[in-house]
Amino acid sequence: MTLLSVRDLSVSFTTYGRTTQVLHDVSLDVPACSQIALVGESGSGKSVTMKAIMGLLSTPPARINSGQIFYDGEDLLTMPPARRMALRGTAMSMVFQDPMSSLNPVFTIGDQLGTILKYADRRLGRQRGRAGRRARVAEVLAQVRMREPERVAGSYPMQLSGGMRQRVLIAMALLSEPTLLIADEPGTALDVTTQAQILKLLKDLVEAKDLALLMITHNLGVVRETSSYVYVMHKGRVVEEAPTERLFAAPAEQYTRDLIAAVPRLTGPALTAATGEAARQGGGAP
Ligand SMILES: Nc1ncnc2c1ncn2[C@@H]1O[C@H](COP(=O)(O)OP(=O)(O)OP(=O)(O)O)[C@@H](O)[C@H]1O
Repeated sequence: MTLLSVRDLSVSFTTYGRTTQVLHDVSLDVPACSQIALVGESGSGKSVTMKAIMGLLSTPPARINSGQIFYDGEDLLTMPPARRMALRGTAMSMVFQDPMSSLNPVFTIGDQLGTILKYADRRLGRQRGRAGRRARVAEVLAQVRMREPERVAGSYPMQLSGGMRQRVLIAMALLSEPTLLIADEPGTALDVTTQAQILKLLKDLVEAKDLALLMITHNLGVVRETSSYVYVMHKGRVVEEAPTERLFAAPAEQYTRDLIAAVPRLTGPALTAATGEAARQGGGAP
């Protein structure tokens, strides 16, 4: 079953009277319980696609010119706004990449997660008291492998390491028991070892909970670690799509070959193997 289906999505931006089309007939499918990646260099249109899916595009300056975005068979673009609001942050949830701009420095982690849970419960028409929320917050913090969930809940963001803050953002996305997670380059701000741990945690959680994952990244190394099927974006279009193994083994497009050659060789044995051929041909990173 296809959980999320983007069909022929076209988006333009109008600024200072000039209109630029930034998405051209983008289509992609995320089946239930699948791990899908959307990869492309900066400016290729990944964030605009993600924002369109999540209903976070400011219109204006953006305009969705055509297309549909089906979630569980319902078009998000034409459903009543209240219904769409109810899905966002509940059934469809985002893992953000930048903990410092997603967490408020003056509230504890427990307060912030508790408040998010309260609103998610309200949107879902679910009753849960303060003690129930506390227990659920501790439960998700334990799920993201925090050793002392109660202590973490009582901490302020600045008291946690970068890796722990990123795990808090994963916990935040899991609070409302979503079926689809959209992850925007999680761990990009971290060192490679910590980022690898975060990606492993995310993959383990997605598999254990049978969630669907749409991973948005510029890094094909991340794609290889997290996804079984990949869409490659370039200049606002999907230029290639394939199962991940096949994409690495036989990329059809020159743009994809360039992306593979650009994967940093220092990020692990799997990646070294993936880029070995490119490196031998002089295309690897120095
Ligand atoms: N608010 C905006 N106003 C005008 N143009 C925009 C706006 N947001 C994005 N764009 C344009 O849309 C195109 C796609 O941008 P987008 O942010 O989706 O790229 P991206 O692949 O996500 O890149 P990055 O990895 O850097 O976030 C770019 O050409 C960008 O300049």
